[in-house]
Amino acid sequence: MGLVSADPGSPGAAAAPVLEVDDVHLSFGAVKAVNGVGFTVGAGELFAVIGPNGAGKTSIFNVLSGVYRPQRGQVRLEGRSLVGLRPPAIARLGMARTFQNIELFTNLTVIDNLMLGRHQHLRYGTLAAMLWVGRARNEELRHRRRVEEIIDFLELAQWRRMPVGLLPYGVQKRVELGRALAMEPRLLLLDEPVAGMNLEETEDMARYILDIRDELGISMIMVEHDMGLVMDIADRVLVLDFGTPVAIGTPAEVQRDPEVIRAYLGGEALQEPPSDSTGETTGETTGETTADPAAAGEGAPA
Ligand SMILES: Nc1ncnc2c1ncn2[C@@H]1O[C@H](COP(=O)(O)OP(=O)(O)OP(=O)(O)O)[C@@H](O)[C@H]1O
Repeated sequence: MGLVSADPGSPGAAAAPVLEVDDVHLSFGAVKAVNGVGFTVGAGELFAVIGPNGAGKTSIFNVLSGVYRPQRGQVRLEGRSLVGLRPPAIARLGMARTFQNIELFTNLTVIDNLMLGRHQHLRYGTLAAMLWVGRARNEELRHRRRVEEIIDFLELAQWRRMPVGLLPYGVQKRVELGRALAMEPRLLLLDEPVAGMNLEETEDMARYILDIRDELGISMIMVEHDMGLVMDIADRVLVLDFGTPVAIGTPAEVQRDPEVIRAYLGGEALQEPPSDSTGETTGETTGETTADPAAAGEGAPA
């Protein structure tokens, strides 16, 4: 499968991290949505962020993708600072994202939605297409080949020419994942990838996420409320409570962390992954979280 050139490596390997988040603070007035969060995501790692409603998970995604500019802290993608960059610039640097509520063009076909994901790789516009027909056509063909590879990878072939709005919900979520893959990201943010899915759709999505990690070697951060899924497939998990990091480690480590049990579950143990778990863990724990109550100022769109 030749979708991306990234070396899959081993999840959470000692190589330079793809993403470094350091002591990030984001407040909305008196609400500290993100309060001293720090973590790294390794090459080919599947990293999960969990926490109760309002814990700050979406706010973190919005900081990473440039929707909000943090009042304090640093975010680096492959060593390059992202703070202050607008979302399209961050996307061009290699961060793609799916959304809690599917954001697709429902009247367009699967192919056309995926082609839109190729937009940032297009070098020739309409005028160029008229002036340099040959080159522009070659480029179009190259992008279509990429899109067809993704359609095969995500097993979307039977729906490829159908308007996305007519497709079952689980398939639409897969198309959105495909559009993010079409951007050839270095880091993929998955915002509740199985929200609203039935069991079969959830299992399918879990398999595609693992394939993206294992076959394409793309690093991912997943925010997800489905604890069974997180504990089954994530390499490491960051647990947030009221914007503050509570624990970070492998699923097994966070499940037995007394702070997590207290803060996140009010005393109940987290769900154990099934014994035939398909996920692998890194066996690595980091103590990267920081805490600083001194967040100041308003959270503002970047
Ligand atoms: N644009 C905003 N303006 C004001 N407050 C906000 C804004 N965005 C988030 N918040 C607040 O920040 C806190 C964290 O919210 P966030 O949506 O990041 O949590 P979450 O963990 O994603 O929650 P959920 O699981 O319900 O999606 C909440 O108290 C929320 O009300």
